[in-house]
Amino acid sequence: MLRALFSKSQRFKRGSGSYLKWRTIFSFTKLQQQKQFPESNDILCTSEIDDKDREYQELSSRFFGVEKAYNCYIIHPYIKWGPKKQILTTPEDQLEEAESLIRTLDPWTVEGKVVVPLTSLDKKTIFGSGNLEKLRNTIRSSKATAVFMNMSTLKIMQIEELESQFGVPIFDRYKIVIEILRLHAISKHAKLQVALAEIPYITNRLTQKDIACSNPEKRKLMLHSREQKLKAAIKKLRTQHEMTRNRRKSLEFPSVAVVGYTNCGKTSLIKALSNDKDLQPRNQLFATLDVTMHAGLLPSTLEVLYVDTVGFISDIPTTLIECFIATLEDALFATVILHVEDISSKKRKHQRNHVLQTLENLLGKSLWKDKLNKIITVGNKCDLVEEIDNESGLIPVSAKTGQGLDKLLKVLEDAVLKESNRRLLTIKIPFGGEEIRWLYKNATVKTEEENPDDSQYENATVIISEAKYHQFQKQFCNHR
Ligand SMILES: Nc1nc2c(ncn2[C@@H]2O[C@H](COP(=O)(O)OP(=O)(O)OP(=O)(O)O)[C@@H](O)[C@H]2O)c(=O)[nH]1
Ligand SMILES: [Mg+2]
Repeated sequence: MLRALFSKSQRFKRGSGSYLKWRTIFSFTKLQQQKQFPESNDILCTSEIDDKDREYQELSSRFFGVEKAYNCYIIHPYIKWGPKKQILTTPEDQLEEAESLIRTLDPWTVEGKVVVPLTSLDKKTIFGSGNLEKLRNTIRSSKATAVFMNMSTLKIMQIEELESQFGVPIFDRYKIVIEILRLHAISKHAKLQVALAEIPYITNRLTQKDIACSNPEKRKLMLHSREQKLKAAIKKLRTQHEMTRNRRKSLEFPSVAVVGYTNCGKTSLIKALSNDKDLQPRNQLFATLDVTMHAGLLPSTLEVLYVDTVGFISDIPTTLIECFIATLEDALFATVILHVEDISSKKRKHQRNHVLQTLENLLGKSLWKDKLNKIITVGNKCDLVEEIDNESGLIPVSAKTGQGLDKLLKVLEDAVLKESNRRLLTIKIPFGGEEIRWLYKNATVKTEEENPDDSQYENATVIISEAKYHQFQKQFCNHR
């Protein structure tokens, strides 16, 4: 598609052919150079912090590390009635998501799975005596080496009680998501964020025995000081991100942030729109943890930067989300936001609600209201559904087959032009004059064609910002 766009951009009749080609390639290189945020070397990396915190290393190895693969029995306890009952998803669908989380930790395996209806999740044993006995018998007679309770977080006393009942380690979503993030974190930034997310997990899981055995004040101090160091390093990175954002703004590159629930196809869609061969979509939850930039061309040859982001997931503690706020900041400052939904998923409404609610919480009500009209909703994976709902405002596409991408690009272009105060104009100018040189320097020249009524003139179709157009009018006053 990109090749098609390039050749379209070169379809002009005479004049500065090689100039346009050169300019497009030059700008594109500038865009590609911005692909990833630069990370300065003076920022503390996690391994430096770890070396200094040997005590932390010992502590953390007790809670994390996937060297040992577990064969998990998954239990999804759910509230069967009352205000806490989930209405946009079913327990079976949530169980399926829990299974995907475990499968993402390959070679971990799933021994068995069950949904258990309850009236409350606050009991020390979670389950009533009947359910508890049934589960105990099932798990103890199975080959399970761990139990994954599909709940956001468990209290330490609940973990201790269930471990004594089932005879295997007990994990919650917080623990499983951190393990996945540890595996997928590649950049310094992502590693720092995951390291920060580990601290509240560990703090809340220290047992009475732990506290009695060692000097609790010293441990508290060690965790606190590590937290401070990590926060300082992340803050430094955020400042760098801000500088990159401002530089991008000053270069006038519009950006399109691609957000959505994990595994909905954000990376695949960016790959299809930008034709960036380096991108690697994967059938895993939290495959993308770093914000990356990918240059693409809209149908009018306007250059944009697609921003890939970390996916959302429901039922994880806010401390875990907070660590990834920095990676989302760029998304929220983008010219346009593409919200990708997996329309083949039965949990689509639940996922949509979760994404929108989280964004609203991050931004606050008034800023969110402002952003709402910048959001374009895309229904990805339409190749997997037989009948597509005619839902207003939703553009069905398939990143896999390319279906719907042309329409999406058109909608995207209109939105980018509007939000970035640009215009698509055809201007009558003297052939070969100062005007065309000025336009090449200050705008995107899409085509040049001979004026049919006057061979002394040409019609240049350009994309130009409002401010530059005013400048042009002031300087030349010879336009149409
Ligand atoms: N059938 C089909 N599969 C798709 C489509 N788009 C993406 N996929 C598949 O969905 C899976 C997830 O794709 P990604 O692009 O990695 O999804 P993501 O939203 O970036 O995921 P995270 O980074 O983990 O949040 C991969 O196996 C893709 O091949 C599509 O349009 N149709
Ligand atoms: Mg991704």
